[in-house]
Amino acid sequence: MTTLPISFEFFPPKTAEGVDKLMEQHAILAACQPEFFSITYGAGGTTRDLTQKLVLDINAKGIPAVPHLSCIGDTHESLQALLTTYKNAGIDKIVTLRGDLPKDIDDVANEFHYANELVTFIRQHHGDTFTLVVAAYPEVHPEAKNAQQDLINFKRKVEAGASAAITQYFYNADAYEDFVNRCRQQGITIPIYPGIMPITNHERLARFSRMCGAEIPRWIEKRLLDYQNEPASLQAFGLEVVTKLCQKLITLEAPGFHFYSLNQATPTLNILQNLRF
Ligand SMILES: NC(=O)C1=CN([C@@H]2O[C@H](COP(=O)(O)OP(=O)(O)OC[C@H]3O[C@@H](n4cnc5c(N)ncnc54)[C@H](O)[C@@H]3O)[C@@H](O)[C@H]2O)C=CC1
Ligand SMILES: Nc1nc(=O)c2c([nH]1)NC[C@@H]1CN(c3ccc(C(=O)N[C@@H](CCC(=O)O)C(=O)O)cc3)CN21
Repeated sequence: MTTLPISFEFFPPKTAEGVDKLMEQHAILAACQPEFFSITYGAGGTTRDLTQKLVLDINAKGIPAVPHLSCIGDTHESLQALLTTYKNAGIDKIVTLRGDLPKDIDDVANEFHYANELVTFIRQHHGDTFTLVVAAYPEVHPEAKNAQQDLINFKRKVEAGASAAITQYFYNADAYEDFVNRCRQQGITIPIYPGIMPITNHERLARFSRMCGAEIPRWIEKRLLDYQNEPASLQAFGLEVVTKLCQKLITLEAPGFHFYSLNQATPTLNILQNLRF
């Protein structure tokens, strides 16, 4: 029986049917009693209204909802308005991000450049109202100059007032172990929750992983390719891989797990069942 804290991430669906389906998945996952549900936010505020609506609706159902806030392409003013709405709704935690760079960077406001500036901004204007969660990169952020600079940039966010971190997903527990060790050597003491991406669809995972710089180990990639026409076998293999990853992370004393659910309850539930949550 495992009792570590867990959380689940959703993204704002593009259609009304997607929203209905999301609320069904929410009801299923709520039975696991996570610490919170987080809702992503498109850079430049592309999902602003729907993110806000989902946060307030999900929060009203009982288990806390935690908004993501990406600062790239947003103005101080629009972020202030959102923060005030969240504060008034009793939201007490925010995932504080830079956001993925929009393709047409010239078209967007550039009042913020990096996530540490957003952490500083929220602490300046809202003191300790919010617990601030930031992103961490065990396999190094794709735009970082090098691993050491990326760690220094992570430390900037912690020194600006971040309370906890969630990692980019990874399939190699050694990367997490090494990253946490290097953080501790730098005097970074905040909890670092591994972000867990269930494996259910090879193309989608491969495309997203290229974009965000997450490595799919060659042997996993090769096995997934074998199951191109056998989704059930692919999912069984993916479940086994991710279950074992989580088991290793428990032995590494991970403080809990954040699941990138991709708005689907079953793949995450299967992992939790295997882990006897
Ligand atoms: N759950 C989610 O939605 C997650 C989203 N992401 C996405 O990953 C992307 C990056 O976001 P963050 O990690 O918040 O960005 P960040 O601002 O912490 O880092 C982005 C890049 O800039 C560098 N950097 C950071 N601060 C710097 C500074 N002061 N001076 C010079 N370079 C600096 C970093 O090394 C890194 O390469 C975003 O697209 C975010 O939305 C990442 C993980 C999880
Ligand atoms: N750089 C980065 N940006 C993010 O937004 C992000 C991360 N990393 N890492 C953690 C999670 C994972 N996220 C993800 C990962 C995959 C899809 C995805 O597969 N999207 C589908 C479209 C989904 C749909 O609209 O139905 C795709 O095909 O890209 C979405 C969000 C969001 N998060």
